[in-house]
Amino acid sequence: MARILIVEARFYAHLNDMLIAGARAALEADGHEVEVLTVPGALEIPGAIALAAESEQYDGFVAIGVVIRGETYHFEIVAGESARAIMALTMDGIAIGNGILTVENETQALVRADPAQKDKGGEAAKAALALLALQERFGR
Ligand SMILES: Nc1c(NC[C@H](O)[C@H](O)[C@H](O)CO)[nH]c(=O)[nH]c1=O
Ligand SMILES: CC(=O)[C@@H](O)COP(=O)(O)O
Repeated sequence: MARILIVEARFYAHLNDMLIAGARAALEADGHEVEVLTVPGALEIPGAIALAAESEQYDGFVAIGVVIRGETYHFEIVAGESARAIMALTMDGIAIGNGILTVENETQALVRADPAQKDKGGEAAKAALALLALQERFGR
């Protein structure tokens, strides 16, 4: 049993609820313990994961959020920098599944968030578990 922290950026609550439901279902089906931590936006997710990882209370993390393109360059910053920082933490050996959607519109987000359709929350949870299994295999 692993202790998994879902870190969610609650920017679009209805979409997050679907992503979290998918992630939670995948983790609990495998017998893992799940907690949820909420931050304001996707840019806050990597910092929150870094702090939580330092506490050594969790074995792995699932990043959940939705970034929908607006009118300005802000989309590129939020989508790109959150992914870049999550990847940096992953390369430091932290098991993270990235379930932050980066989409053009809400229709695209709905299909990907829905556990009965693309289930990107569940997919991210399984990615975190896959990295944890690799840590065990390679002795980290
Ligand atoms: N536009 C979106 C944001 N923007 C907010 C940033 O993530 C951040 O909270 C702010 O810049 C303060 O540091 N966040 C999302 O998760 N989704 C968006 O579409
Ligand atoms: C992430 C975004 O692009 C968006 O939420 C911000 O919108 P805008 O570029 O229209 O300010």
